[in-house]
Amino acid sequence: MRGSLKTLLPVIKLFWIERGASLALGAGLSALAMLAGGGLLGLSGWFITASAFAGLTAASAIVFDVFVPSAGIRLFAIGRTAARYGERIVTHDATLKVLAALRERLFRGWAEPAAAAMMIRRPAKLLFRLTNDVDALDSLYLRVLVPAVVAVLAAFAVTIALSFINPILGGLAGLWLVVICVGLSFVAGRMALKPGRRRAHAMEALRARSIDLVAGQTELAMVGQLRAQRRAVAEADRRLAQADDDLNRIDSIAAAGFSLASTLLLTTTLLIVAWLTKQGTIGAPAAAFALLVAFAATEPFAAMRRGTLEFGRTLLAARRIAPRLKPDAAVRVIARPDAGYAFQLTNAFAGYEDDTRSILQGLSFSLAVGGRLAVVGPSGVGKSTLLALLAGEIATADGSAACLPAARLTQRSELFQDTVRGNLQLAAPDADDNRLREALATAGLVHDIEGLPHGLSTRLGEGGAGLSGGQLRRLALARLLLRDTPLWLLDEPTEGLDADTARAVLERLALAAGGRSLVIATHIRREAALADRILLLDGGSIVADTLRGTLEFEMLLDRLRPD
Ligand SMILES: Nc1ncnc2c1ncn2[C@@H]1O[C@H](COP(=O)(O)OP(=O)(O)OP(=O)(O)O)[C@@H](O)[C@H]1O
Repeated sequence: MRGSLKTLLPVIKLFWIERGASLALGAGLSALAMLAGGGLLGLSGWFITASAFAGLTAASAIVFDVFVPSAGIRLFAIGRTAARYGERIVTHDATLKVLAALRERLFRGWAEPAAAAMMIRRPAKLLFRLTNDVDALDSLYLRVLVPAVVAVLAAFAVTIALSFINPILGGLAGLWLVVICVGLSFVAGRMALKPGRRRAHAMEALRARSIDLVAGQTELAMVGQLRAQRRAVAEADRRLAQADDDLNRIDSIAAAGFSLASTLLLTTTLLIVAWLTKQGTIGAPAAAFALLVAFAATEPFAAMRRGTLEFGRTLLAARRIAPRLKPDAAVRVIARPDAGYAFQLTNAFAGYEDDTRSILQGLSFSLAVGGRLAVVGPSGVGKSTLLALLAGEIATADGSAACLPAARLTQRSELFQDTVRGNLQLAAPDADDNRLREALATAGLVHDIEGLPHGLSTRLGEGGAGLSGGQLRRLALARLLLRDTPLWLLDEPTEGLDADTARAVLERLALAAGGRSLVIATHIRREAALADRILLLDGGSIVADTLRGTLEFEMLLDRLRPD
């Protein structure tokens, strides 16, 4: 229980900071609607019974005051409708605004290089979580917090109302509501924790596997795994159905429990008020009032049912989202280097989540502003990892790294289902078509794009479908060229291009770079030849650092893949 509270606290805190007043007002209006509903039922019962008795004799009919109770009934009826209407507007508006703020905060966090790198590795899973978890949190306020506040207030109000009739009856009813109804909610909530979590995981697996099945159909068919993938989808579906069954069973048990608790409360109240009436302690109208108040008393507790059933899912969502709400969780912004340097590494160790020290092992190196560096070495040695470190996507596990703001062209740049223009403007939202054409020309793509029927307005499919692999690579390069950062990090920028195109692109790239610093990770001679310094990595360390004009520089170039 304490663990659950600890998990929920950061989320509740954010809710409070964002829309505390509206959320409190919503809960207040909800409580008012409940009180007015109970009052309406009780007073109507009293009034109908009292007027029936008053009508028995002419004398009592004349003196019976119909105006005050009927005004009260009207007040409760209008009050209940108004409070219910206001509550719906206020609570839903506040919830949607809180969730929008939460979404914005999370998306901003995920857009930072370090987080984005993590997102790119597991996009489907993380995106499901981001959207579904945020949605799941709306039940925290609407279905857990508000009903809980209203239910506790209802218990309090019933105790007071019935105490006017008989203090023991009031006390018993209040105690019954708190112990039995709160207890039932608690037990149902606990029982639903595991199936709720299982349902969320199964739903995630079902979606991810279905997407893999659709997106990877050809590959799965080629390797004969189509049937296995279908089985995996069916298995996730079975787990989802099983979790749904479990939740439905708990829901039915909870519904039966609430119904029983309500009937027992009503029966006990009936017996007590019947006895009190027989004793002459209370009249029939008061008995009717008490019965109807008891009848209305369990309704707010039953409203908690849905929230308690979804509590497992809500808790899981909060657990996954809460760490990203901490101010320090978001962003590792890489430090800035000393003046005159594009980057500085001092005994830098870095790697990925599972082993943060394993890839780069104690690199010490600095590049002066305007320097052009090629990083070479066997496949898998950590060239791209070095670029990721400089781009601030991963952090040093030991030592230090400082770098100027950088734009990075990765080996697999993402292109979007948008126009060519839209894809380019991601890097420079205000760039006009002339500037976009300039970047395309530098990347050697302007003729290809102008040859398309809609030019810059041509829409690309998913992942840039509609252009060849080499064209996509150059489009990604053109997008990088639009980034006005002092350092460009290029990972095999002309891989996949024919030698002539590649050479022309590199020439224009060198010109477009101007005074910028460049770091190029490569296996290809023509790309490394752009640099005035070559760094050879092996075993996670620098094994050679050579300057243009030296024999070692030429020897390193000669070891690379010819054009
Ligand atoms: N996102 C990642 N998560 C975990 N490990 C990774 C990740 N990216 C790379 N690695 C691992 O880090 C090591 C270095 O990879 P990196 O991509 O930096 O090598 P590289 O020198 O650029 O290789 P290549 O020349 O083939 O592009 C590899 O063993 C790889 O498996």
